[in-house]
Amino acid sequence: MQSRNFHISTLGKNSKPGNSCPRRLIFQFLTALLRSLFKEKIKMKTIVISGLGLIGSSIARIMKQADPAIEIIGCDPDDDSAQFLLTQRVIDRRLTFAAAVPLADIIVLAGPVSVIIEQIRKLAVMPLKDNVLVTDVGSSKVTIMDAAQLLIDNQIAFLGGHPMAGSHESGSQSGRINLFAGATYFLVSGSQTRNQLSEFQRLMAPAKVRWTEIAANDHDQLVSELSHVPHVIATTLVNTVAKSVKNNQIGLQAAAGGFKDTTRIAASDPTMWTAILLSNGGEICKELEDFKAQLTQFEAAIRRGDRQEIFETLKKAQRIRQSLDR
Ligand SMILES: NC(=O)C1=CN([C@@H]2O[C@H](COP(=O)(O)OP(=O)(O)OC[C@H]3O[C@@H](n4cnc5c(N)ncnc54)[C@H](O)[C@@H]3O)[C@@H](O)[C@H]2O)C=CC1
Ligand SMILES: O=C(O)C(=O)Cc1ccc(O)cc1
Repeated sequence: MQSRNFHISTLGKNSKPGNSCPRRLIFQFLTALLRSLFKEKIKMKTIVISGLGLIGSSIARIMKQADPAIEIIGCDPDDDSAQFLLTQRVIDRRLTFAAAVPLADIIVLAGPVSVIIEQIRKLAVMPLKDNVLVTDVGSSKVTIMDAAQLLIDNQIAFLGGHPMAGSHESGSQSGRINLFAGATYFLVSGSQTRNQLSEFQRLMAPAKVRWTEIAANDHDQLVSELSHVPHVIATTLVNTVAKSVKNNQIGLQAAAGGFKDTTRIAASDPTMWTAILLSNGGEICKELEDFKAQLTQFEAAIRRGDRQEIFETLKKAQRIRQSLDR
């Protein structure tokens, strides 16, 4: 496995290190002055969120808390999800995607990865505000950033995003304001301006995330290891065990916490996960090769009764896993 470097940054285009030189301070002062003079023009007001499930509805809640004056327009083919958020006053209006996006200052694409890609392609040929920022929350980034090149080529600002938190639950009723608290929120730089980025981060401030800049390919390799392969393994474990205990009268119902903890994510939405696995297949299959090799090695140690190797394998994992909770 290769080592990779990640860093936290403000990511704004044209941002340079070193803020202390007098020319820069004068520039910042003039920018602040202009912003306050033309506040009404600069301030972003309408947020369109496409996909009002767990993630989209959490973002709506977060942004409403950050700035109750913004208007949030929600788009989702699912009537129940949208109606619930309207009733709770988390979103102000529900419109179709085509009717909503021309009104937006920020568009958050929060459907399954395949829908995000489809909607990016649509946005490239739709009438949008000049200063609109398009961002997404998809669990893989390379295919999305590739599609977003269409927007960038058409001078539409795009910023890739991925909150590294969530749950096996889905739908707007499961969303919450603290869903991402303390978690990493990956940002993949596209063509966003510094102002667009800071406005997005201002609206996301109540989420209390750790903003982390990353390149799309590094992201997809890392999340294949941390999220996508664990999902494949949890799913396979559930299906394998269910088949093995099929003829046992007590069966799965006897499972203790260990089985449940290891496989919780297998209860996630299959539509969302099909789109994720298809969008990052190359990295996932590479990582699975590695996993299978280690599994075979562990199996061989058990088969030959190699107490030392079994103990060392368990001890190593125990040390690493315990350090995650510290
Ligand atoms: N579930 C999780 O823990 C996390 C998910 N993600 C990503 O966030 C995105 C959304 O996932 P969830 O909110 O968990 O899924 P979800 O299943 O809760 O919500 C997805 C929503 O998208 C809607 N949708 C489907 N087609 C649409 C269309 N054409 N236009 C508008 N909306 C449409 C669905 O009706 C549903 O309400 C996915 O891309 C996923 O990869 C990212 C981080 C964590
Ligand atoms: O349920 C959990 O614990 C998760 O890990 C949820 C999750 C699902 C998809 C992502 O891209 C990120 C996080």
